[in-house]
Amino acid sequence: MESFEDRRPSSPSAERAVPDEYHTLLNELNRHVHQEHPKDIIQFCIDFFKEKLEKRKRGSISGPAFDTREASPITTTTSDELGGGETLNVPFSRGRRTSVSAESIQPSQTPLKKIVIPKDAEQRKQIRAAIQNNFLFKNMDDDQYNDIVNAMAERKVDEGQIVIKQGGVGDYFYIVQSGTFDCLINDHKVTSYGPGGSFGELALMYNAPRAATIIATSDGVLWALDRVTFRSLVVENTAKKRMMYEHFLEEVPLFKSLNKIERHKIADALESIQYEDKDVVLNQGDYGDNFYLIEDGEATFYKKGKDGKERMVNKAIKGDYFGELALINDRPRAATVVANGRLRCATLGKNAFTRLLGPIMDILKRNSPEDHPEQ
Ligand SMILES: Nc1ncnc2c1ncn2[C@@H]1O[C@@H]2COP(=O)(O)O[C@H]2[C@H]1O
Repeated sequence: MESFEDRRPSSPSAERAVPDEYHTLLNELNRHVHQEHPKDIIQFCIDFFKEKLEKRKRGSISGPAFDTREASPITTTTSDELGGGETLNVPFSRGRRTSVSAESIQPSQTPLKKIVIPKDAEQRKQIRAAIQNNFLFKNMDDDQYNDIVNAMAERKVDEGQIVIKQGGVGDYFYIVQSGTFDCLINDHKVTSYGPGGSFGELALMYNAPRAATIIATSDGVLWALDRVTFRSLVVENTAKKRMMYEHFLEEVPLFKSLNKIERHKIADALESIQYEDKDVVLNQGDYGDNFYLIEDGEATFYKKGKDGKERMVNKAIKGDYFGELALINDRPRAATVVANGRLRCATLGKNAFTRLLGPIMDILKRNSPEDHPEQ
């Protein structure tokens, strides 16, 4: 079935001469060069392409990327994607991707051509409420929030309609206003969304093909944010976090097997929480939604014995993690975790946890539940 993202007229054949994968790779490389400022640029480029090649050999990326474009040609304008006839002033045009820089220049160096789609006060309030709870938009200032609210375009969807097709090209990030949506990977449902939920960020953030299919399971309304606005604001926001967490994540033993890009993805999704001495981070018996990494400080673990008394069973320090086993096994927290002095943790919610930590799930599972303070 056709998805929103397929609804574009054919691109001129001349534009197909160079595989899209070429532009995508250069975009990604350019972004990393800007972010990481490598000293030896040639070595950096070699490493980048080597890693791509290895990943392809291991089968973790398909090649060439964006094959589905052949089946779903791209237009010189993305406005069709939004249906409903909105004339969007979207400066990004995938079909005319003649310039690598169009998408990959650091947001702060490229003045954002602002998109303003009129909305009433109620609609603005609803969008704001939805994005405020989303980790991608955390810590933005008011102007940035306004830019996002202004640029959101309303999309009405019918039950059964495919919003995003796995493997396809992504031009929009979506927030659910109303209705329900299923998320499928290789035809298996992995999660679902209702009002306030959001999806479609991965392809935009990492210049990757759509990682999953999203299908409407009822009639509904979505808010769609175009790629350029998303990247200008969200990518700039997350770049700060990457810098903040980059060094720390390199030192965390659990993440040693991940490459830089995978660590970036984790950094993007982390949120810092500060606890004061004796604050309870999580309680034995609770059903938890978060995984925790200690950024600074110390945590103490207590378990209730048969006599009902709590006993200290372990301690954790900077670089240690906890809270993962309850997420893997869907079991209640098996210990209470308390801050021992001031404690700062970086947390990852359940969805991000399974989506991003898939590659190291085995390592997590291997770590014995018996020995682990939380189980
Ligand atoms: N387990 C998952 N793996 C990949 N994508 C997921 C998963 N769960 C939810 N999604 C969402 O599905 C979206 C499909 O489009 P994107 O890849 O742009 O972004 C993806 C995520 O927002």
